[in-house]
Amino acid sequence: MLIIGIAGGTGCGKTTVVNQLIEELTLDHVGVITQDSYYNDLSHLSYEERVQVNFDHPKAIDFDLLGEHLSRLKQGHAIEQPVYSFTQHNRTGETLMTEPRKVMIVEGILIMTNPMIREMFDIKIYVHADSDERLIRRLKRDINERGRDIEEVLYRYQTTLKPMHDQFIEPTKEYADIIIPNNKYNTVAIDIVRTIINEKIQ
Ligand SMILES: Nc1ncnc2c1ncn2[C@@H]1O[C@H](COP(=O)(O)OP(=O)(O)O)[C@@H](O)[C@H]1O
Ligand SMILES: O=c1ccn([C@@H]2O[C@H](COP(=O)(O)O)[C@@H](O)[C@H]2O)c(=O)[nH]1
Repeated sequence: MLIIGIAGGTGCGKTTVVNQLIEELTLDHVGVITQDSYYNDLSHLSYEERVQVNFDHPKAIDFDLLGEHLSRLKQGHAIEQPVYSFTQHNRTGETLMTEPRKVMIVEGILIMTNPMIREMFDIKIYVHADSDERLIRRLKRDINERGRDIEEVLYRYQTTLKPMHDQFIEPTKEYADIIIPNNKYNTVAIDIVRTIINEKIQ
């Protein structure tokens, strides 16, 4: 099994890159794990308390469960990936059965901050977009898709997103084997990574 980690700041385009990569591939060969599924279970907190959580700090992620799931997939077992709700800021209680594939893609802002998880990646990719571009994309996406308003996004950006990005996420760029510049859609980079994946699954 080839495990590809795709990191980068919020709004850089990780999900979009993953969708572009798998677009022309058979899903029998490629599987996707998203870090969002591994936000800590916050069922013990009220909604008002969950809103206050810093979701951009490595401590927000259940890396033990993510590591256990990746190990099980590597051993050829299926896993139950928790389903996460961004509107509720919590796991939904549902799970998504995820079968092992020849290529597993793991994407998320913080996945390369954890040494144990980082070690499990055969290829590490960092998607880069400038911070103003990421903020604009995040504003549009969170308002349109995640039930937020402009005040919420800007407040979170100033208080947690930017400081956490600078402290934890941007420094993981140094671990990357490949950096994809993504201020604009980058079809050349997508083709290159897809070629690597295709070689593995032939
Ligand atoms: N290269 C790009 N140019 C313009 N918009 C983009 C680009 N990549 C992604 N987007 C848009 O930006 C938003 C955030 O992208 P997404 O893939 O969800 O980022 P991430 O998963 O890194 O947070 C989405 O609305 C997406 O359509
Ligand atoms: O309950 C939550 C959990 C996370 N977030 C924000 O999501 C982004 C990470 O997702 P991307 O798709 O990579 O943007 C992170 O910056 C968290 O702030 C949230 O708003 N609520």
